[in-house]
Amino acid sequence: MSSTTTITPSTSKLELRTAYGPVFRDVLNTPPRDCTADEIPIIDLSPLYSLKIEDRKELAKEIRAAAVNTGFFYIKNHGIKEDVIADAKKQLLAFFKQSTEDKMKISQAKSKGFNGYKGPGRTNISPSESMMWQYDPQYDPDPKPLDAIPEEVKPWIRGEEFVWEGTSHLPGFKEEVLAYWAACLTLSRKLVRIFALSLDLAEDYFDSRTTYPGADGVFNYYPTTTEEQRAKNSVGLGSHTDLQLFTLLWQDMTGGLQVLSKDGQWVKAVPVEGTIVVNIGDFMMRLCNDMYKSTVHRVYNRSTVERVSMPFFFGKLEGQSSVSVVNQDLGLNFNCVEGVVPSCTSPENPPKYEPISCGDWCQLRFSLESNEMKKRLAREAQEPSAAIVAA
Ligand SMILES: O=C(O)CCC(=O)C(=O)O
Ligand SMILES: [Fe+2]
Repeated sequence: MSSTTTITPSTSKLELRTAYGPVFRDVLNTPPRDCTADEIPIIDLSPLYSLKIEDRKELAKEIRAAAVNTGFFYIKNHGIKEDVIADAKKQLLAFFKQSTEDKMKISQAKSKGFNGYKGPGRTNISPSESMMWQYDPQYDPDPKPLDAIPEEVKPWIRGEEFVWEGTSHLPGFKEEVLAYWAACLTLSRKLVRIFALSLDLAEDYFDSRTTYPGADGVFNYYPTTTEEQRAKNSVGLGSHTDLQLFTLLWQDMTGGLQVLSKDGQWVKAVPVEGTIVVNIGDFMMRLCNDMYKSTVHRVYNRSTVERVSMPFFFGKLEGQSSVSVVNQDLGLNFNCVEGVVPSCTSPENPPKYEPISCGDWCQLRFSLESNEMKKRLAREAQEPSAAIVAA
């Protein structure tokens, strides 16, 4: 006679904040492992620049497979020049190596939105430091007459000059940071066309919707960790999903980025020289009725050296959420910008989401974060945006 014992691996429950309140995920308590090439594939982006539509459609297929699977992939041959990246990284370090007083010249407290510098522990999820600058049409690499910006778009434009004024003492800062940002924006506008193809939409589907896009540049700085922090198992950036269409994430070679796999295990998105990580954001997931995955990720900086990363969040913020248009081709009523896209719905798979603008969407989540922050501060809690609530 034989008996079998099934050992069920232990799990913890992770609470994640979303625009609609907390959601819970089971996470295996096994140690993080390296990702496999299937989970986070390296996609060669050269066909992005091909004049042949067949090449671009082939690329779209690869991207679709990755977006449906883990929602994370690396891109190589992406077209952003290495010296543009190196200059941006040099400026990132020049900024964070300043005194606190100098960094506070562009404190986020001065911003009407989320521009500027945020010191360690200033949000729910991040003991790292960061600096952010948002879309401003005057720096758009696809130039547009500034006096022709539609009135309804103006309130969504969030770039603020104090970020550049308060860093003007750093030689080349504004030029080199914006050169990197502009390269990310140009790449994103090309990539979003491939995303359109990948969703069986016309290649130009998103074009008119990304004239004045959400295009947030961020510098993250993770200082070296101390023995004590490592002993306390404290993280660099707590578990979260990104909000917008997709993120281009340049990370240095230190490592620490981890992604929650489909089977609920943390896997390491190991740095690959010459690549940028792309991950799907919540708004993209929503647009395609959950077909593409906005995946939970975090940064564990267990290293004795500092780590830096430069994410670029690409979405769209044109404030047209109340304008409903008729799609002539499909005879469907849908919101031109923010409804679930028509190719991702069918009678068996009706839209799960109401139309909303990406700006409103982000606002929902940010206000929730900020309310939570107040509550948390009141409780003097130290938890990140996602917390283990039961083991
Ligand atoms: O630093 C990283 O690698 C990830 C940063 C990130 O996930 C974020 O800023 O949303
Ligand atoms: Fe992120």
